[in-house]
Order: sequence, then structure tokens, then C-alpha cells
Amino acid sequence: MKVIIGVGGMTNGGKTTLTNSLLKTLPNCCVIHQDDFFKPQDQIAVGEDGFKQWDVLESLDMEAMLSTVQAWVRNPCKFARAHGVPVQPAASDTHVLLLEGFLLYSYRPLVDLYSRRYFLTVPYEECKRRRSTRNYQVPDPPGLFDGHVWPMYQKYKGEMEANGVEVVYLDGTKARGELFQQVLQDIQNSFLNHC
Ligand SMILES: Nc1ncnc2c1ncn2[C@@H]1O[C@H](COP(=O)(O)OP(=O)(O)OP(=O)(O)O)[C@@H](O)[C@H]1O
Ligand SMILES: NC(=O)c1ccc[n+]([C@@H]2O[C@H](CO)[C@@H](O)[C@H]2O)c1
Ligand SMILES: [Mg+2]
Repeated sequence: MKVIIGVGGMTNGGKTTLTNSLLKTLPNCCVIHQDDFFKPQDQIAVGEDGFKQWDVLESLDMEAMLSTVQAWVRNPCKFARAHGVPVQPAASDTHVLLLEGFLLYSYRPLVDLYSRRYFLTVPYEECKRRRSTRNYQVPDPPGLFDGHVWPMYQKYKGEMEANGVEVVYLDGTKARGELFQQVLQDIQNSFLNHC
């Protein structure tokens, strides 16, 4: 059985934190981080607002991300070995791929591949507060959150909903351990118990 799980949602919703916990627990589990597919800085467009447009789909090499997912689908054992994930003999029929990122459900070729799509959210104020504590490879210039990050989040989320993409919303203000248990149980109930 091959299961692809999306851990998506807003910036600073807690996607990477949750993904890292799941990765340690789920059997034969590999991960692909969307943030690893950002294009180089000189290829990022500058908008009329003067900001580099990081939070749009065009800033990511989604074709490369899709190819990486397809490599896992073709041969999850080979993919696991190549990424240093030991294949557990007792669960060698089960393979899990976690896709983690902020625009997972807006790229058409990926949308139908997920067995489950999680979507982490926190309120605007909490998102802005968490983001202000972060250091990205390219630091946020003043005003980026309200001028670009938040409006793009709302735009893509609106499109996702209008397109009827089914997601499981998660409250990112819950404690880390509680979120982890909730999602782990949901995954186990949905898939792993069925094999
Ligand atoms: N459940 C939680 N409760 C409180 N703080 C959390 C929780 N989960 C993560 N955090 C904190 O919030 C910040 C963002 O977490 P994380 O990096 O996991 O989010 P992300 O969604 O991957 O963000 P990014 O947009 O940078 O990819 C970090 O400082 C992290 O320690
Ligand atoms: N990883 C990067 O290269 C990079 C550069 C500039 C901005 N970001 C931010 O990452 C978030 C997604 O995790 C987005 O909100 C980007 O603004 C990432
Ligand atoms: Mg992250």
C-alpha cells in the first residue's frame, strides 16, 4: 500500500514541526519539503508592490517537485534507500510519503495524488507573531507579511475552496503533542488499519 499525505496550510501553521514528528513514527516514511523547490532569488519576480513574490506558485519549481513525487510512486523502496530511510521488514507492504508545504493543493498535477490533505491554520495575529520570530534564507523586508504573504495566503486558500479541494483543517494553536496524536490516529484509522 502506498499512501501520500499532505501536510499543508499557512506559513507558520506548524507544518514542518508536525511533519518531523510523523516522519519519526510512521513506517517506511519518506518526506518531500516544498520549500526545497524555491527557485533561486534572481528568478523571483518583483511585484508592483515592490516585494519579491515568494508566496506564489510561480516561485517554486513544481515540475521538479512532481518528478520527485513520481520517483517515489515508481519505486518507494528505492526512494527510501536513496534517502537513508530503512525499510522495516515487518511493514514492508506499507509505504508513506509526506508532502509538506504552504502551496500543496494549488498545483493541479499533485492535487489528486493525496490520500489525505491536512491544512494547518492559526489566527492572523498568531501567524504574524510567529513569522516575526523566524529567520528565512532571505529575510522578510518590512511590510512583507501584510503586503504580500497574508494576501497571497488568502487568495490561494480561496481558490482551493472554490475548486472544491477537500482538506482536513487542523487548529495550529493546539499543543504540538496534541496535534501529532490527532493526526497520527487519523492516519492510522484511515489507512494503516485497513491493510
Ligand atoms: N503547535 C504549536 N504550538 C505553538 N508553536 C508552534 C506549534 N507548532 C510549531 N510552532 C512554532 O511555530 C513556528 C513555525 O513552526 P513550523 O516551522 O513548524 O511552521 P511551518 O508551517 O513549517 O512554517 P514555514 O512557513 O516557515 O514553513 C516555530 O517557531 C515553531 O516552533
Ligand atoms: N526557502 C526560501 O528560499 C524562502 C525565501 C524567502 C521566503 N520564504 C518563505 O517561506 C515560506 C514558506 O515556507 C513562504 O511564506 C515564503 O515567504 C522562503
Ligand atoms: Mg516549514
